[in-house]
Amino acid sequence: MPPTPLLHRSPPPPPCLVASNTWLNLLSLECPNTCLPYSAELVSGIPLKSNGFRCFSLPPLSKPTGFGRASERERMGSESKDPREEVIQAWYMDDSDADQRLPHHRDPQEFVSFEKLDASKIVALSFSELGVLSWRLDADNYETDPKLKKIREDRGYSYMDFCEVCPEKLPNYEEKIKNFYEEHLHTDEEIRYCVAGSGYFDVRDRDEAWIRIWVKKGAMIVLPAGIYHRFTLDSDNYIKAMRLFVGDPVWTPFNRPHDHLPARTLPMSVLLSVNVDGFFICISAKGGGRFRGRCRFTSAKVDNDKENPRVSRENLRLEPLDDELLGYFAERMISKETLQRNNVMQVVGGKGRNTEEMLYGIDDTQVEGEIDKL
Ligand SMILES: CSCCC(=O)/C(O)=C/O
Ligand SMILES: [Fe+2]
Ligand code: NI
Repeated sequence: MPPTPLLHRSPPPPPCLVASNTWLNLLSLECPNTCLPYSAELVSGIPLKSNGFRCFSLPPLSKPTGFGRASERERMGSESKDPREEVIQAWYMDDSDADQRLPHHRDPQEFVSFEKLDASKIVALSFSELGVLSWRLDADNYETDPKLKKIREDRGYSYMDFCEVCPEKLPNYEEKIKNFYEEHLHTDEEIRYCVAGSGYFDVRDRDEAWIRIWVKKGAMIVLPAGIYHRFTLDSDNYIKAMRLFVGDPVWTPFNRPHDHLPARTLPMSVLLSVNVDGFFICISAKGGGRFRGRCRFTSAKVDNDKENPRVSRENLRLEPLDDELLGYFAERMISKETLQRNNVMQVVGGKGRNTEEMLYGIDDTQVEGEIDKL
């Protein structure tokens, strides 16, 4: 299908700026490294209003290494094995009704890379959308592990306890096992560190398929707030998991459907999307909508319709900027304090099939060109 013009006021759009509405709301922006003072409105179903485009020439970011499974590593040209591979594996599930504790591989097996799971780097070659973070830690020394300490400090995980899933240790074992396997979400991250045993965390992907994440001793995972998931023991029937939380823990599960919860809705956000090719465009968007396509180093104001939220945690994942991104902005004289004040966040997931990693801030920045403001 030919692209639909994004800008429909004069001056006319550059050939690089296009939007199409092939599937729901698709925004696709591509642009050379020029400065373009435009007003724009997207006419393809996203109520997107845009004022004052500015494009800047920026150098490309360095590419990350060490993603997930061998095929990804080969594609990335990296030789090193990801240490997580020994304790975390993820695959698409079959749809058989057999015992939930069985692996439920498809035939042929379809593994899921760490890249797809976490999307924690801004220059991943392909966009990943689940926002599931993972680490491999030293489970024999969790009390003194500096890596765990740093993760807890960086992410504010002040609370910690243990959940041992076996009939002897877990009160109301049968009922809990059943409840864990009901598809549900939480309004906060679910952070679990497997210090003994093993188990399966199943998460829904953007197309509603179940991805089974097998965690073994040493695996720590973070399921983002609002993601539909469930948990089951595997056939070894035992796990001891450290549970972490920011502040006082809330473990409430909201069984599906619970799509109206704020955890699945971003009421308003500023979007900054990073382009590996090195440019950014600033947009102010009103009305919400799913962002799809290649919005590279783009910023947008999204004023979501609260009755009918279309920007949700399901397709946008937020986390604080990592060191690589902080460095990126520092090189451009934008300090960490400025970024924090403007709630600039790193997106670790989303629905856009071709979307590069994005950054978001929330409830701020009404000016033309958020980077200008920063
Ligand atoms: C291994 S921790 C028990 C499972 C759990 O806490 C949970 O919330 C599953 O979704
Ligand atoms: Fe849960
Ligand atoms: Ni839970």
